[in-house]
Amino acid sequence: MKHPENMKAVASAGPDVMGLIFYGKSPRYFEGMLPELPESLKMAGVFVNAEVETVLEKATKYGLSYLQLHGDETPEYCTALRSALKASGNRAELIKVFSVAGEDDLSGSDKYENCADYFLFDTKGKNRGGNGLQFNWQVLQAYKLQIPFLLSGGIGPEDLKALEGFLLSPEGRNCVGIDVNSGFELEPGLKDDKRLKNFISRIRETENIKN
Ligand SMILES: O=C(O)c1ccccc1NCC(=O)[C@H](O)[C@H](O)COP(=O)(O)O
Repeated sequence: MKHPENMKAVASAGPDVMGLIFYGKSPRYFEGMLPELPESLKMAGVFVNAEVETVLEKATKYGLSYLQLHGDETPEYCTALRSALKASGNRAELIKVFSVAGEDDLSGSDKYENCADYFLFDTKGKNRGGNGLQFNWQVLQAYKLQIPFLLSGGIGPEDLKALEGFLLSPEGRNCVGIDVNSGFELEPGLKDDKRLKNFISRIRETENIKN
């Protein structure tokens, strides 16, 4: 999210988490002030190979609950970030992203088991994120770890039925969130709140069946 008025409109659509991108090369790069948002709404910050100090500074400034690491951050980096967060009394959780084209791209995830709270599986593409492309979700049959994950990459309103199937399938067992982006945009950084509202309520129905 980028524009304060759009953030307020999207907040009314009822997402659990809203994302801010702190990567200078993204057309969705966020800087400035947040508008007043519901207290229940959590904020995620998206970073690409940022310095630990930068991540800490943004986490504090924007009250981030989740730090989404969308670059080549190593397990050592994640451990160092966690230590720095702990030392400063910050309870933000880490989401480590994996760019997926095939099964092989999941193979390094076990190295992050002790230093990430969640994984996010996005589609490998020419940009770090926001490529608007889907990977074959069946690949996640090969994911055997216990770390809960978010599904991402080119998800749009037309994917509801496929998502319902995925969430109820064995490979969707550990999926705790759907991350959407360009599939719901009118332009980069400007989301269509009406489409999001319908999407979110349908996904919540599936979640109720699942639980
Ligand atoms: O969206 C961006 O511009 C972006 C740039 C660099 C790193 C991450 C970025 N987005 C983070 C996300 O979590 C997106 O939601 C994810 O990549 C999926 O995007 P899309 O394929 O457009 O649905």
